[in-house]
Amino acid sequence: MELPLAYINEMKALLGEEYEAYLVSFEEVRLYGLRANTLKISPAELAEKVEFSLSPVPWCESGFYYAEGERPAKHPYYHAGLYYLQEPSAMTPGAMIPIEKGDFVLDICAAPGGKTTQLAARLGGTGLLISNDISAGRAKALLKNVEISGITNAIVMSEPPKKLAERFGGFFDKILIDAPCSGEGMFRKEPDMVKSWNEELLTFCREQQADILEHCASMLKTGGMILYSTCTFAKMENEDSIQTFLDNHPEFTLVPLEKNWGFVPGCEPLTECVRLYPHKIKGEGHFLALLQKTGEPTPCSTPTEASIGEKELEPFRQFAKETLTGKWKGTFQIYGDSLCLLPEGAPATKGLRVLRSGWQLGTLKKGRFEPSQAFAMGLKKEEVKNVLDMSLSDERVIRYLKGETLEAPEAKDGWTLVCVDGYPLGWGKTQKGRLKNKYAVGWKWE
Ligand SMILES: C[S@@+](CC[C@H](N)C(=O)[O-])C[C@H]1O[C@@H](n2cnc3c(N)ncnc32)[C@H](O)[C@@H]1O
Repeated sequence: MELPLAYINEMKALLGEEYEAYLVSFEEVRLYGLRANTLKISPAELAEKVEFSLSPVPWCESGFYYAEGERPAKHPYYHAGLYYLQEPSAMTPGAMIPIEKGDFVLDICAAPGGKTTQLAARLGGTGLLISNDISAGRAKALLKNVEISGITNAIVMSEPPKKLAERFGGFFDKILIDAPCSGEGMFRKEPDMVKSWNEELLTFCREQQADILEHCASMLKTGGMILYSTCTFAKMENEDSIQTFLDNHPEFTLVPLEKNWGFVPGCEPLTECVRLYPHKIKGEGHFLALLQKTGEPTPCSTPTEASIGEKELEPFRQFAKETLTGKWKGTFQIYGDSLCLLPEGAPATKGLRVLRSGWQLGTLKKGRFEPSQAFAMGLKKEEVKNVLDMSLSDERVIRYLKGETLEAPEAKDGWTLVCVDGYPLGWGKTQKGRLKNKYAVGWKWE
């Protein structure tokens, strides 16, 4: 691979004698990773259940390496949201940001959702996650990953940081900034990225990073933390971005990050940060900094969303009576024809570009409720009365994922939750032993 001269000089200055070892790492095999979705399955259970061999990623409890040649995305468990494919170094920001149950978390550069799905798993259904990306197109991919993972406490939106800061002053306990960057750490994995590298790109990214950091500062509660990460080596986008931010914000301090597993300290004097290099670890390049806000409490005046009344909920109540077990309560809201169940403390979002608020249960049309794919993915098998639970070896599993009608003599008439080994895949509607397929059109197995 031909590297630009300015880049070579930058890396030599950073690495000194280690530069040769870094170059040699380009010859090594590419590494592949996946992360168990602990909202649905434990890492140990997943490793036992899948037929491909997994070995643990040392810095992420739910992370595994899998071998080249395996195709984990072509597996019913992938469609059941049991794991997310993620490069092993990219698991560090989501693993190292201190998340407490009940936290209000912002993932401001979230698409396509690698870290968002990890943050949601760590919240374990508690608190609130706002997953945002400035690109409306990329936010659509983010929404699919949120839904397939069965995340019920996220709001997916697409807004610039300035707009968010106007609405969410002092609102968040934790913010993840997985910043847009020049991507130098991905050159080994994606050699094409070398072609778009130039020094102007670094300057452009640095400006974006400064803007995002600045707006995030005001959205954080006092005592709250920002995890800033990039997948680049450029000091300008890493320690220099953080130093400028600290110079402008004396209320922030750096919190030291763990330096195990071959991770190295950030460039002097910001040694609290960590750098990941491909010649030091089994993964690609990354940079992480953890910042904490100190000082006077930050006022928050973000209004919360109100619930709709029981009258409007009647069609859903009828569906729940016929189809679901348990009691369904909380803050319900209707957006367009979508009925959503919101996480506690969800903010009012009128005027913001929101793709999804909380758990989309289904649509309300002409007084009828129709359950959604996202509803199925967030349910547990026990929460539904009528279930068609197929084993992985049942040939009907793939046929269901392809959108076919199934023979289902074991299912009762009515709405049916279709599962593989007890994990929901989607809905069907059974009549006299035949299951009409309601799997989401855009999600079909190809
Ligand atoms: C490194 S990628 C994020 C990857 C993502 N966190 C994941 O783990 O899947 C950076 C993202 O930032 C988004 N972005 C770029 N500028 C932004 C801005 N000013 N505000 C919010 N998002 C931005 C890009 O569209 C891109 O999706």
